[in-house]
Amino acid sequence: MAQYTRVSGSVGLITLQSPPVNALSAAVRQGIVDLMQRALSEPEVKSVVICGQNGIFCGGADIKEFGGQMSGPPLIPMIHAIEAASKPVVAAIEGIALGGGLELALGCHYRIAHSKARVGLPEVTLGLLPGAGGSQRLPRLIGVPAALDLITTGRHVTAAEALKFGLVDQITDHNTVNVAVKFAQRVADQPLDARRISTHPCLCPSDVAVLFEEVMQRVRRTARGAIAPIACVQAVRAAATLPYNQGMERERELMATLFTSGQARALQYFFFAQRAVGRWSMPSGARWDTSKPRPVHKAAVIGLGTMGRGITVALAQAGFSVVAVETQEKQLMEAKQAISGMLERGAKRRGVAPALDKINYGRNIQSVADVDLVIEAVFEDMALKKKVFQQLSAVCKPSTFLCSNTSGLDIDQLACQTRNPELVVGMHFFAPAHVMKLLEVVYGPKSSPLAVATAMQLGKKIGKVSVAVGNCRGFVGNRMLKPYLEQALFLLEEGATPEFVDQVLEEFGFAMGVFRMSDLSGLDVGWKVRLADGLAMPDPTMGQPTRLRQGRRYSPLGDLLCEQGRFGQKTGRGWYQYDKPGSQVAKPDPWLHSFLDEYRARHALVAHRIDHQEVLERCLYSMINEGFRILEDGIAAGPEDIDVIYVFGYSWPRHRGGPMFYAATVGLNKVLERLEHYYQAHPDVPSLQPCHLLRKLVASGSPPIQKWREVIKKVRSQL
Ligand SMILES: CCCCCCCCCCCCC[C@H](O)CC(=O)SCCNC(=O)CCNC(=O)[C@H](O)C(C)(C)COP(=O)(O)OP(=O)(O)OC[C@H]1O[C@@H](n2cnc3c(N)ncnc32)[C@H](O)[C@@H]1OP(=O)(O)O
Repeated sequence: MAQYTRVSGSVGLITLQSPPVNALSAAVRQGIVDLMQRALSEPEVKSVVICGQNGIFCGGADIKEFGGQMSGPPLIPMIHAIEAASKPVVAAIEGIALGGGLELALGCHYRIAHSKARVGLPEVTLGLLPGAGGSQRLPRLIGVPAALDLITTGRHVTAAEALKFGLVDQITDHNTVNVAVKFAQRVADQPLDARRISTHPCLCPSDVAVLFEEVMQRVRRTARGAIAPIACVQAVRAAATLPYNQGMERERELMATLFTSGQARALQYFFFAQRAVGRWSMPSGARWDTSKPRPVHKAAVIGLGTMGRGITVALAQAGFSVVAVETQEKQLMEAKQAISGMLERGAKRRGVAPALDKINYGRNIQSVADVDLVIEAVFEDMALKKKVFQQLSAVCKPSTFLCSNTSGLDIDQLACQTRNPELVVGMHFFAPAHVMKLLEVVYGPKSSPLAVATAMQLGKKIGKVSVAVGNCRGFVGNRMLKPYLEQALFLLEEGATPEFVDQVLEEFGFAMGVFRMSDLSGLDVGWKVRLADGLAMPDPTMGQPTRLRQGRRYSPLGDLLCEQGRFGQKTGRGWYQYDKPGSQVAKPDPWLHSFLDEYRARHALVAHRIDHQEVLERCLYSMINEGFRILEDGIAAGPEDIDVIYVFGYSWPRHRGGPMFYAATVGLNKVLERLEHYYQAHPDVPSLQPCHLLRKLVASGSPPIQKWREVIKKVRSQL
């Protein structure tokens, strides 16, 4: 909806009214069309101002409408009508003007922005392009290079940057609507021809063809299979090379392809999934809207290895006072230097002062006595962690939240070491912790809603996407990774190479295939866990059959590599070879290929031809199957939680929506049928056995992903 008021006698003020972000729903578009007609027909009105209510100009097209039948006046003719108006129209931009919101403003003759406003064309992040003339008007207004940057990245720019680009005409620190009204009065009699951006020529640098080629290459390299960034470049190229009307036609064609694509559906699902994870719930019934967090002013980090350092930086950068504790003198010195470096580099990038003074370093755990929340980040060893929790419980205020950065150990066992187990939760960061967006907040059976709410809020304050998950081995992310890694090893045993498996996964859209990723993270990390679990055998003569553990198929390939000191990038050898330890350029390793041949011969394994489909199906469907088990067990509240964890923590390609959304896209019956097929072929691999929830969903007619929670509820109530 939109409201009309006449101000200062001669200005028609149109206010968009559609909380929370004044998105351009059918009703809002109808309001704008009607009220523009009214303003143009009233003889007393000499100029028009368009603004949004509650200090927000407009968040763009209403994304919720994209899934259904579109009704109401279309956006493009509406914006053309504004541009063609005989009276000056001024956009008063407060808060945000994004996507269709900015396109609306570009149809206006003038743009006045508040100094705190942000503008941008983020359509590419939704699998679209600026399809209401934005791809044609923006390059005409600010030039091809700047427009390409904004449209292909979707980044938001500040009002100051927008002014520099010439994207807005004026910025103000005062009431933007008042300033715009005065401005509108001043320009009431000015000629409008030169203000209609669609009539401007698109000024191109002399080497524009080279620029397009370079940008297209960069976009193809980084898009990981996403089609929208490529279409965005094509649309801007149309602006640069075609007259406006033909450019608009090209924009429409490209938009039609994107609009109906699976990628746009996936990215729009993911947009809402990111927001849905904030509305967390626990099986006890505790929820985000009924659980109040407690403010945290001062936090502590225990253990300043790689993870502890990143967590300290994340907290300090967000303005928290941090006590950073490391008991080893040498480690502490190295950590201080590394943390200061990270803070300085981050501050330089963001143009702010480094938050060095936010951190107090210490070697003694006593120094955390007065903090509100502690994050333990010591080595991944249960005995060590238990000891730290006992100490913390003795030293800290009784109200202090005690959190562990464990990546998969039992939170409950840690809680049991403390006086107040209800204040214990997991805060599982991902490396590098000051960069990666994901935080798994893990509640154990004793964790209180207060502790979960506080950890979730802290995560938000330090810029993380936080997902609340239940306590089990590996939580959500690492639990699902296990069958994925396992299948990758089995594929090697059966004839594949690391290069082939990685190539298939990277073509699917992962930033890195499973073997390159293992080399990067270090093969020794998982090996130590397997040794502790009694799975990896330090001595092969100890009685267990090499390829079987507890009646299940087991691949010792990773253990064998570790026994040879091949830990990945850090040792210069792993699944690949590297020029030197620490190098990141993975090269196929003939030694590894011979090693695999010998291994197969030793175990009488006959290599067979493994194709693209088998790699994808076995790696991904076994992981997805575990995702369904996680939902069935109540470890994740819904598929969105899993998808957000996988996109932000495990580089799952966002344009495929996440593993659970991908399963829905493939078709649950197909996933089920293929799992049954592979389980029949490998009955000693339980992770391939389709789980109950998957069967139930298929039996319920494979409902859309938004309806899965209803089936999950039923399945859980029957357990
Ligand atoms: C047959 C083939 C035909 C093909 C031709 C079809 C042609 C169709 C013509 C279409 C023309 C296209 C026009 C245009 O180019 C397309 C667009 O404009 S796409 C939208 C672009 N805008 C965005 O991407 C902005 C998205 N929003 C945000 O980034 C953020 O929400 C924000 C605005 C920066 C605010 O952030 P926060 O303050 O943190 O708040 P939240 O993010 O939590 O949001 C609050 C609440 O609002 C909901 N919401 C936000 N934006 C939109 C939106 N644009 N539409 C609908 N809803 C929106 C958000 O979901 C939150 O609600 P909740 O999910 O929590 O209930």
